[in-house]
Amino acid sequence: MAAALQTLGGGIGITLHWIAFTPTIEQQATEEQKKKWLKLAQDVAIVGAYAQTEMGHGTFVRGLETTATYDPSTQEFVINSPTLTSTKWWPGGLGKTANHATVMAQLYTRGKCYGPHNFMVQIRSLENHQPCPGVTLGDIGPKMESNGNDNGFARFDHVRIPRENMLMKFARVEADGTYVQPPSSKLAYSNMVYLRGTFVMSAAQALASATTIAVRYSCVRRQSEMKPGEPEPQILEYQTQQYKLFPQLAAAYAFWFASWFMTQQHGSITGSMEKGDMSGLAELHALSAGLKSYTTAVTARGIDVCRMACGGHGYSHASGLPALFGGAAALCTAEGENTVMMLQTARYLVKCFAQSQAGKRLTGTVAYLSAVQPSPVAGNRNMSDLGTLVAAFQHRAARMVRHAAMQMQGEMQKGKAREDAWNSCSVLLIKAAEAHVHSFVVRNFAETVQTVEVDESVRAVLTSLCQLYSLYGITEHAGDFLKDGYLTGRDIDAASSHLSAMLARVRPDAVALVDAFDLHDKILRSVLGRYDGRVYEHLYEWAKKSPLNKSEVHESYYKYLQPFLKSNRAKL
Ligand SMILES: CC/C=C\C/C=C\C/C=C\C/C=C\CCCCC(=O)SCCNC(=O)CCNC(=O)[C@H](O)C(C)(C)COP(=O)(O)OP(=O)(O)OC[C@H]1O[C@@H](n2cnc3c(N)ncnc32)[C@H](O)[C@@H]1OP(=O)(O)O
Ligand SMILES: Cc1cc2nc3c(=O)[nH]c(=O)nc-3n(C[C@H](O)[C@H](O)[C@H](O)COP(=O)(O)OP(=O)(O)OC[C@H]3O[C@@H](n4cnc5c(N)ncnc54)[C@H](O)[C@@H]3O)c2cc1C
Repeated sequence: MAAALQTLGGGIGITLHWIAFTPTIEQQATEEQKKKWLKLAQDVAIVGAYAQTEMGHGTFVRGLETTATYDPSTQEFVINSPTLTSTKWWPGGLGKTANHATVMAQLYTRGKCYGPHNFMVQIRSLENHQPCPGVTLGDIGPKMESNGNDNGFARFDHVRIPRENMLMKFARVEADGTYVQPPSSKLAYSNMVYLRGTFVMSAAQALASATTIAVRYSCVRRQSEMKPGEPEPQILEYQTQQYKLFPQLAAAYAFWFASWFMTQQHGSITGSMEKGDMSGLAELHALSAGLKSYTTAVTARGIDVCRMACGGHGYSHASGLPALFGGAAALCTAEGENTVMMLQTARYLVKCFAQSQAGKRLTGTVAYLSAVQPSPVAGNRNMSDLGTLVAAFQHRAARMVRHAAMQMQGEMQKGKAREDAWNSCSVLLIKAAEAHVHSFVVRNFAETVQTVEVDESVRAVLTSLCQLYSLYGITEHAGDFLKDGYLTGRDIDAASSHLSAMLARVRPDAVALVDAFDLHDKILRSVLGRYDGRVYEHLYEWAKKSPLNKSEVHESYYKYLQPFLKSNRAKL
């Protein structure tokens, strides 16, 4: 049903109904409100959008301009778009599909603003789907990709909703207009934390799709001569092709395992929060923000590497790779723009570093910050040992976090305000946060391959993949590891040669490793990545279906080319 709706007419989409609107009801509505809306949403008796972003604000949620003003005389909220820039802009499904929306608006009661809160607003008639009175709706126009989804705009002209339409699990407004504080003002943002966590799996699946397509195609495609007179080899025999694809394949597995951890953490911490224990919220926010930012950025770049590795056919929509890239690019912006999200992780790391400096023992994903010794112990390290590789990534991250935090402290000691010191160190902070997330992904990958219940032969392959992922990271960021002498030039050379060995070791299992993602052709939607490998016949069939081939001579010949040719020939 959802898939049909997704493609029906190519102009509507209910993705956000499932991944944002419905989870917002689950996470932010009271039990009473769930009785009213949750089953309707789950049965698609209503279709919803998550309307938070506005034309003028996306990142800065506290700067949103839509207002929800409480009227105690009627016990209603008045939802209003006071300015052009307050127009809700981007929400998926808002343009033409949704008939309800959770609207994030600045809550005003008794003349005071209490910040952004979520409100349930019906936006279209359930009878004829016309916009409700006071509501103006539309689609925001074509985008880079995902044009099957009607990302829309909405304006509200003093639209009245019952008090009970404020999602009141955490904060409340009583009938007389009294505002009741939530345990944390950030609980209104809880669904964003949830959604960012799901993006880690979206990234893993996207990179798994791209590597499946590129690896399979690289076994079908034969090109050039490796040795004069010999048959053209599969392009996957070229080390450069392996160097392009296998680190992406390893990253897909790494992110898949990271998403397992993210899901487990989200469940456990939100479970504690349900019992009133908010202590894990900060770590959950920092982890979800950092992992979302890191995995989506690496995935978008990795998909484009896969696209380029497939030559011209990779650039064709027949490959499925341009659409994958467009989707992954969206993940870098949606649900918290990547830079801003990584800065949130940096903010948490700076706080934890200060606590560690004050003698607090750190736990969770930042525990290593207090364990890692500042002075490196150089020496010939065993660059094929996973423990050595994990320790190297943790040392790098700890050094970079310490450096960024000390740099910031130095700026403040020179008299800069904290905010100015933060801004002038934010590039260092971003790099430190990226190194932190990278070290988490490596550690989690290593721990997973060592503990996951698989046949020992499978564990051996996964271990090679984890080594490949780690060695690729070290060689790609060698300067970070060399900077304080923790790794030597000899270590980096050893890492490079071991990486080459890993490329050769993974090659025989490459197809099995992508087949293991078990992505059906209907999901891959790629002529190049077909399970049966019959690329060329299907590429020809695909091209013949191009709309341009409906007529032998296209109408544009008669309209433009023929007169143009004629006039040019007349001048000869
Ligand atoms: C091929 C790919 C496959 C699939 C994709 C296919 C197609 C792609 C198409 C579409 C993609 C799919 C779906 C799209 C869904 C997108 C939906 C949306 O985009 S919804 C809108 C999302 N918007 C955001 O995420 C907004 C981001 N901004 C924020 O979250 C906040 O404004 C901020 C940046 C965090 C800043 O908030 P604030 O100013 O209030 O906070 P401070 O920075 O001052 O920090 C204060 C304090 O609060 C803590 N904190 C902040 N946020 C949270 C939180 N969420 N939870 C817990 N704590 C939080 C912060 O750590 C600080 O704590 P302190 O240090 O003071 O202790
Ligand atoms: C495909 C897609 C689907 C979407 N779906 C939805 C949806 O369903 N519902 C919804 O509400 N929204 C949705 N959005 C909107 C999305 O959440 C916002 O685009 C996103 O939050 C970024 O905000 P922005 O667009 O205002 O960019 P801005 O915040 O204006 O960012 C622009 C640039 O400014 C930089 N910047 C901003 N603040 C800072 C800072 N503090 N420090 C350093 N740099 C900063 C950013 O890093 C970025 O480079 C969607 C967006 C896309 C692309």
